[in-house]
Amino acid sequence: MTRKTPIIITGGGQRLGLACAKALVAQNYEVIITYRTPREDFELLENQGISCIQADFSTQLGVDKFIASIQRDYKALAGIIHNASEWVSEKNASDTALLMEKMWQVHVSAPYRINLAFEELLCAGSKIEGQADIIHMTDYVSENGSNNHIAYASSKAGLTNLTYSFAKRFAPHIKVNAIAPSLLMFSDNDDEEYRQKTLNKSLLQREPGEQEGVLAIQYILSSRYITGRTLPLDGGRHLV
Ligand SMILES: NC(=O)C1=CN([C@@H]2O[C@H](COP(=O)(O)OP(=O)(O)OC[C@H]3O[C@@H](n4cnc5c(N)ncnc54)[C@H](OP(=O)(O)O)[C@@H]3O)[C@@H](O)[C@H]2O)C=CC1
Ligand SMILES: Nc1nc2c(c(=O)[nH]1)N=C([C@H](O)[C@@H](O)CO)CN2
Repeated sequence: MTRKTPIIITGGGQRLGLACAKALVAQNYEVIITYRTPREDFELLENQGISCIQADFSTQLGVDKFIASIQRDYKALAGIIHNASEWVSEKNASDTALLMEKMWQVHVSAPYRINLAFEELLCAGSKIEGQADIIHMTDYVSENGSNNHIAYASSKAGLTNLTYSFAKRFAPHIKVNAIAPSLLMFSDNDDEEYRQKTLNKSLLQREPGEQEGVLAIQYILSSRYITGRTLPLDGGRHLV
């Protein structure tokens, strides 16, 4: 039986977001993904019951357009997973002022404005499904900082703090939690030296893969009693 109210996954065009969309559709969720870059396989996803909406959260106008389209087309939401993210290092940024602005726009301002705008839809979803969820994908570096991704890490710390504020503001009908991976999956262009250095940072020394993130999301969605918390997925890195 398909649930009556959709769950939105932002940045669902690839990697964790896409894996999560497929897993939740298999669990009879109605799933909406947002994407920034069009891909050929979106028609296949639509046939699998995943609605694909183009949205670029790097501008306030892009956020406004996304909010308006959801408010126009839906009366209730079971949840939203703020997964959309860009991992940019200072060494790849010619203008650090723009970098900081962009990191906070995508990782903090967009989730902040979307959560406020969707409170009514999420409450309506909670009445239908029994509860509604907001999940913020943060990062281990929110707590510990980063040498090479300073602006990125600061913005993920901002997103972590939004988790606590919205958990208090939206209780008891909407749960608000975060998931903080240290490593889920490498990028194709990560070389062997970088991969080994990264694996050595945790006790378990492995690349868990996107399903580790999917499992964490499914656990939070199935919980009736977690809110205002951050689930760490870090392979024991905090003890190294
Ligand atoms: N991968 C890892 O090991 C780790 C991941 N995380 C976090 O987990 C989450 C998932 O990671 P991962 O799957 O690697 O993420 P990706 O780097 O694959 O990014 C996910 C999506 O975000 C979208 N996106 C980027 N910028 C924008 C924007 N301005 N507006 C709208 N969408 C945008 C991209 O869309 P498109 O492709 O359509 O352009 C992309 O598909 C992220 O929040 C990440 O920060 C945290 C720690 C480790
Ligand atoms: N949006 C993204 N955020 C992060 C990514 C990524 O690919 N996209 N990757 C990482 C790294 O895996 C890092 O955790 C270890 O090298 C962090 N965030």
